[in-house]
Amino acid sequence: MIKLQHVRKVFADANFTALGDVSLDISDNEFVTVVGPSGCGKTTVMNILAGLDFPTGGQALVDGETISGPGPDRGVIFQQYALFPWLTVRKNVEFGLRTAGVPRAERRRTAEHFIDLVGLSDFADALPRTLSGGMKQRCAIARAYAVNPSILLMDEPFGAVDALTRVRLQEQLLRTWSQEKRTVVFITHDVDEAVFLANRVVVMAARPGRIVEVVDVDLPYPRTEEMRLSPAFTALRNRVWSAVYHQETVA
Ligand SMILES: Nc1ncnc2c1ncn2[C@@H]1O[C@H](COP(=O)(O)OP(=O)(O)OP(=O)(O)O)[C@@H](O)[C@H]1O
Repeated sequence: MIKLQHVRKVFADANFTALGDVSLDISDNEFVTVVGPSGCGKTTVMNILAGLDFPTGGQALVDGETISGPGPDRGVIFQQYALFPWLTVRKNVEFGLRTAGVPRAERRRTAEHFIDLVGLSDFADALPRTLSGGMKQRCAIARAYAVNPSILLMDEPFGAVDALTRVRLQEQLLRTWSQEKRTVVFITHDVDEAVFLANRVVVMAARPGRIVEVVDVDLPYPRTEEMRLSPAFTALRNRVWSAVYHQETVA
């Protein structure tokens, strides 16, 4: 379980309060998306969860322990693919297992499982430069999964791909998550994406960064394309959108 308790982040050099007072509990295997305007502190929250940055007030905990740095329990996937260009898909997915000292045969087996799960089996021996943006991001997801973290932290992972690929990646990610449940914290600018993926959508506002609304998405999984057109989905999207939009006009 992830627990943010009155988390505050002040960048002292800039005398800037990036996060005012953020409290949030995320249950195991929950899929939470975070939306909000640019500068509201989404990446700051992610960095704190990843252990790459630390709160200046309050506490960030995983399973009751204060986050003190990066750890194998948390896999991070960023917008930039961050694959090793000289390694094949298989070797990229195996990389974390190799550094963890997992024996070769087991490495192979695990990598194959996740490469298959993200639909890249036919490209296991391909180099990243020969893959499309969407395929690279699926490879990054397989690589994050392979080391078996209980939490996946995803910061705008589909921001750099075209709209159609993005929809496919969302479906692919949900398929993967349904088969291999993990706690997912997923940052996006895209309200549609936020609602389509999540159990809960967290809406943030800026100056200072804070949570203004948490919307429960009570639509069943698997989520389908038809669902995107349903009145229930539209109502949720409108609610999230107005929570994001109205703060902008007020500010
Ligand atoms: N190291 C830093 N020093 C000073 N200010 C910072 C630092 N890092 C971030 N900030 C500021 O904190 C605020 C929150 O930044 P953050 O990157 O978390 O926002 P965000 O919601 O992820 O934005 P975007 O959607 O544009 O990526 C911004 O106003 C940013 O300028």
